[in-house]
Amino acid sequence: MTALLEVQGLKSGYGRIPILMGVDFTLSAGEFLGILGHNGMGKTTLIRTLMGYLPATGGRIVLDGRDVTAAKPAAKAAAGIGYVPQGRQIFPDLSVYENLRMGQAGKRRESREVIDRVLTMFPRLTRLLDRRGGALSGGEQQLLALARCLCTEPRMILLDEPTEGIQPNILDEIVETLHELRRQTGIAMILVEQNLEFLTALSDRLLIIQKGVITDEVSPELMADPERIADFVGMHA
Ligand SMILES: Nc1ncnc2c1ncn2[C@@H]1O[C@H](COP(=O)(O)OP(=O)(O)OP(=O)(O)O)[C@@H](O)[C@H]1O
Repeated sequence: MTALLEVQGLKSGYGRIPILMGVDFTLSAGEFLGILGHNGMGKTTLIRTLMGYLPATGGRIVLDGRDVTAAKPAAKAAAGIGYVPQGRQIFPDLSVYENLRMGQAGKRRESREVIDRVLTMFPRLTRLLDRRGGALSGGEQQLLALARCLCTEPRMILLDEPTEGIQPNILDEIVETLHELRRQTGIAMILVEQNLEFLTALSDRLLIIQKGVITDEVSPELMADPERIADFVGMHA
């Protein structure tokens, strides 16, 4: 597989407080890469730095051979990086359909076809198109945030803690939807999480982040055995 995204020695932080201390990894085209870490280990900081909401203070982000380290979020989105933020950030007073239209807001012309095509993968949302975003359950909001991101027509997606505050039954549906998305589109994805089961269900590869650096890559044999990964990284699902 060819490298879609290369991250080399990436550093960032808040003011003078360094958080990412030099993160290195590669994402291949079509790959689902899981990044596992406890609270406060720098997962959201990594995603926000990759997307350009936080400036990198060192290192490089290379997309398809092009250095995009200093690109602003809108330029990253235009280059094909999709972002599903932690906490979803859907528009509570807009309907589900209007939220999806926001995913097309950066395009020159809005395309109903794109929204319709995305919706074929989200039967639950299709039944709720007129419902206010704020009236959806946490899991439905997560599906909406993912669908809205797909309406930007990304080549890869940054997914920040999608399982946070979500009921187990709809979590299974989110896992299924992501599997289906991969089958249908071959999109690449970086999933940052503290939910080990979710990550092992979806990831081709699993990296461990601790205190702002990638400390380990979990071998494929270990990936099949969540209990052993939990022992390995000192955390339990
Ligand atoms: N705006 C901020 N200003 C200063 N420090 C921050 C800010 N946001 C996060 N931090 C600190 O940066 C560190 C990494 O936070 P980050 O949100 O990236 O962690 P995380 O792994 O995503 O954890 P969580 O699961 O809690 O979101 C933490 O020590 C956190 O307190």
